[in-house]
Amino acid sequence: MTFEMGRVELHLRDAVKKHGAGHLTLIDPDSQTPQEAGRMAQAASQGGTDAIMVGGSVGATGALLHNTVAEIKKVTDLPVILFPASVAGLCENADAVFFMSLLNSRSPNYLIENQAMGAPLVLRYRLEALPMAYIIIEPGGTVGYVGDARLIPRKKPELACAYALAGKYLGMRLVYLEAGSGADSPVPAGMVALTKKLLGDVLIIVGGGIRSGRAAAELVAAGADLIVTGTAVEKSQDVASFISELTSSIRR
Ligand SMILES: CC(C)=CCC/C(C)=C/CC/C(C)=C/CC/C(C)=C/COP(=O)(O)OP(=O)(O)O
Ligand SMILES: O=P(O)(O)OC[C@@H](O)CO
Ligand SMILES: [Mg+2]
Repeated sequence: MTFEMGRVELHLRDAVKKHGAGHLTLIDPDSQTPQEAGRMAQAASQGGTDAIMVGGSVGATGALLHNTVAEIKKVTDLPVILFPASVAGLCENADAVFFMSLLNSRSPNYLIENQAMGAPLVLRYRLEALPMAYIIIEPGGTVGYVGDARLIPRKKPELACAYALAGKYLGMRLVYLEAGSGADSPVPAGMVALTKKLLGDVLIIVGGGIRSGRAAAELVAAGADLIVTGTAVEKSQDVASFISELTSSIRR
């Protein structure tokens, strides 16, 4: 029996197949009003982003989450993928969810408990579940702290690979290497390269501290399939041009 890929996962795979890599824009509902989030998503879509992720480590729940997704859905047909910090990060008006386990967490809450409490809601809300291994690398930021992660040292790519390979053998079709939102520097390119080499057709997502087309292109050259940017988009004065710089640097 296979757990089949849905529309959103296929959309991401198509983007990678067509252009060599894809881009995801992360919107944290806690950082702006739902209307502002809608404007950001519209600009990101003009800049050529491939999907919108919605989530945040703290406070991305309830009406704020729901209204943020609703405003984004009004202005773009791009898939909206939830990036939940817990079961409270699920809502019924999104398209899909990164159904992730934080493989290097010390806490059963982030390994399996939120997933167990969330699974019946994913079914009821008819969200597409994307099975993903979430791995946090130094410095890890807020998400490393909140997720009680035993951070992977930047100089130990083989440890990141061991967790990523474990995720693949558990059936996860996506691996997210995370340096933490606003990290001083992104996940090391060598770590991405070794992970991609070992994992083959698993989609490798890389995020945290990516602020320029050049940084994104270096990670894609190393083997990243999808690049996530959040903070740099929030800070940008011209979201459409900034995303366009990113997407044009990573596509072939
Ligand atoms: C699948 C379900 C229902 C839950 C998964 C629960 C897990 C494994 C969570 C992992 C740990 C965690 C706290 C993740 C948060 C991920 C996230 C939304 C990070 C991005 O947040 P940003 O807004 O960029 O960063 P700040 O929070 O620092 O602003
Ligand atoms: O905010 P930035 O640094 O872009 O990080 C995005 C994402 O990887 C955080 O979960
Ligand atoms: Mg945030």
